[in-house]
Amino acid sequence: MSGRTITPEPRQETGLPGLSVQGLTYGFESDKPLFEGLDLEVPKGQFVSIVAASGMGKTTLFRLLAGLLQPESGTVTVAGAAEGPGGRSIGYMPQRDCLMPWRTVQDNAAIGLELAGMARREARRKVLELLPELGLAGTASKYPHELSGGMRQRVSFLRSLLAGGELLLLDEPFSALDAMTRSSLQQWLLEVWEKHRKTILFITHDIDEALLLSDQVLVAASAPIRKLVPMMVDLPRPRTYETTLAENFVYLKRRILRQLGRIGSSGGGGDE
Ligand SMILES: Nc1ncnc2c1ncn2[C@@H]1O[C@H](COP(=O)(O)OP(=O)(O)OP(=O)(O)O)[C@@H](O)[C@H]1O
Repeated sequence: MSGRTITPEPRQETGLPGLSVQGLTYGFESDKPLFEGLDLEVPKGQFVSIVAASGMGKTTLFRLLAGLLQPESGTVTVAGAAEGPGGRSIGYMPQRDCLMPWRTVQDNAAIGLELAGMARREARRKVLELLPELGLAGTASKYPHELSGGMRQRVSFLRSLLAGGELLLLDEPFSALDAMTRSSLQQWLLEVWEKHRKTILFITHDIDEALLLSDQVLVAASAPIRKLVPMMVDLPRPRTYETTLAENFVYLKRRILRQLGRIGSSGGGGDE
């Protein structure tokens, strides 16, 4: 944890959706849908998390949003994302960093830009400019095996950030990291997001993580997913680890635990 705080710039929310999903239905087997008539809206510039149990279909959802899978029915609209043969140009950060071991940090981070058609030299220059801001100063010519797990995830995030589009899909990016690294990367992500203000859809099993980071948490309470129960996280920003000890934080956590059926309705602090 850095303990450092930054003053957020005024929000530039437009009220426009960054992502809009209407009536999404999909399953690998027709009699076992993962999603049935699902609606989902993420306002532009917001940080929204989905809390879902393992196996409910979060990776599949991201593949549908990225245009890598076609829904059985329903529509997905991503603001500012160009359609291409491999899907939509949006930033996607997977659970594991998936860096290419034979490429340096600079070349790994530049891939998205190169694929989008930018000249290699220009893409590398852009990466070099951003490395210090992402806590990666001095790593440009290192290879992935020379980095810690946390640093590899930062490179992976930078690659997603540069991949284009206004929407970033983050698929449990910190789940493989130890608790200390995870906590410092959560803080780091908040700082980077405050600066770049992309629309972020973040999937996690970890309720504390979702609440600490998000403007809104969407809870997938039962399978197949027909709706996501929204929970507005009206905790002040900038947020730090201290935020997780606040009364309001604990109150919201209880509500989510109840939605997920992990505690009973007599769990205290109730409004339901
Ligand atoms: N290509 C595929 N063909 C058939 N079934 C699949 C395929 N990919 C995933 N599934 C099934 O769909 C369901 C959802 O998978 P998915 O990977 O989206 O879940 P998840 O919520 O991301 O899981 P986890 O949290 O464990 O990563 C699982 O039951 C999985 O076995």
